[in-house]
Amino acid sequence: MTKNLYPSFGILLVDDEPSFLRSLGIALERGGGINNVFRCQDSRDVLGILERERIGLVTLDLTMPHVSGEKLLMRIVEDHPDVGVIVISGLNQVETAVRCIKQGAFDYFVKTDEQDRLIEGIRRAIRLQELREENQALRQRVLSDTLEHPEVFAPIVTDDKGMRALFKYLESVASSSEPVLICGESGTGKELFAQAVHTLSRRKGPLVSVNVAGLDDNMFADTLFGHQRGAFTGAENARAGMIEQAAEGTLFLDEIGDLSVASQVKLLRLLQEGEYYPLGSDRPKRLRARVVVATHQDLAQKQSSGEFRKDLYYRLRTHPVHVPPLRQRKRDIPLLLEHFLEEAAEALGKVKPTVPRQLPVLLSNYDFPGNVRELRAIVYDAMSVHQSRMLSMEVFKRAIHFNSDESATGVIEPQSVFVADAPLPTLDSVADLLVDEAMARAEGNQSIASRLLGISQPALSKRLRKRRS
Ligand SMILES: Nc1ncnc2c1ncn2[C@@H]1O[C@H](COP(=O)(O)OP(=O)(O)OP(=O)(O)O)[C@@H](O)[C@H]1O
Repeated sequence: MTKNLYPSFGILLVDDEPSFLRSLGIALERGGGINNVFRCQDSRDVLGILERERIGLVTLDLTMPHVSGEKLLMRIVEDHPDVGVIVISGLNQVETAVRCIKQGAFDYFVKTDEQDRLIEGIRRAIRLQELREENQALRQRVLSDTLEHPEVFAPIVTDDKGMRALFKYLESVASSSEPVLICGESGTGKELFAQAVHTLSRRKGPLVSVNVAGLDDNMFADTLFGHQRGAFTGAENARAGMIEQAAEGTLFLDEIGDLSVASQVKLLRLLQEGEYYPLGSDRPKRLRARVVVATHQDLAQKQSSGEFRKDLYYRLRTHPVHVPPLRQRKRDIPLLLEHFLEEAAEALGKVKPTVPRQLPVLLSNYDFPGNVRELRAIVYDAMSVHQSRMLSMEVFKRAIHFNSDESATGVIEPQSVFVADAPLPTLDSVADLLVDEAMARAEGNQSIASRLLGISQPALSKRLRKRRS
């Protein structure tokens, strides 16, 4: 089986003592899951390794035969400014430490320091290095304006600039091990984004999805962490949790805004410590999955009102993605309409019908409170009843009418559009303005414009005639 390497770049351990190299390597793997490690005993080989391998971080001994650590530090800082250096020396001298940091070392540890502190320091440096790489990739991508893996986003039909910017952002954070938070109204395609994040990460394990809404705290812990045999009444066999099932892959927690406060604490601990305990067990297991979460709720608002923990919120939103509602990317409506018509025709074994010219206009004037999911459902409904060559507009009109009534979307809250103290316009001039706007939005289609105005088509037609005469 191929080993999943963490972090995505190599860490080069340089020390002339083989026993120290060995024990540090083991401690990094056991204590931090850090296994993308190279070891070097001969200081003369270091620069060559840096040329050949993709190294992101070096731990450097100072007192070594051939080339001293301080000399190497200088060369690395000069020739490989993107590689971080941590000095791990036998010398407990403040002046040396200060000198190394001034020369560009990220941190300085004494070999006698507690191992946990050392590993924590290396973890910190990895995180910083990951952020540095993400920033570079992001900058490059923004400059180039092209996607590296457009095939990953093929299931997300869109022609919207904002959506493409999100794709580019996701490509640049693909190799990060930090969580991704996907927000957006219901039906905007958050699950498709989670799938794309997983595919981009090239992780070998699966994408495991858990809808956490409605899970009480015990269920949450049992679902995620699993349990030992006999952990509670009825636990006749041990069961692996979803975290384990998602090992080397992605754990997708949907509806995270609905997580109970007690479960929020558990999730925070999991993310902070990278470890968890299956119920009934006192042996910790390592989190080996990347965590992606999604919600249709306003998490920022929930954390400021105290319903969602601040610390967890900030931990989760390391890589935030906000998927815009369909009404803010109306250019996608005709594309999605075509896409779902093709999909539905194939699923129902029918021939894809011709679309009436006015249908995209009708749909573009609707708010779609249920977003893409709603459009998909309307298209499938229309295709189920469809018989002739031309698609009928009736199902669409009925659905839009019904949904508008149900959700009251599109009903504008009364608010004043008039300037105080300024003379009021006449009723007729305001009506003319409204009619012009509706006709423009409906691209000249009187049937659609009359729906927008809430009057009958003959009434609109009469008004237009009157104006012309
Ligand atoms: N841009 C898109 N292109 C193609 N299909 C899409 C797109 N966006 C959404 N869909 C489809 O719309 C439906 C709803 O999408 P999805 O389940 O990802 O929404 P969601 O944001 O996760 O919703 P919820 O918050 O309710 O879980 C799915 O069938 C999905 O395949």
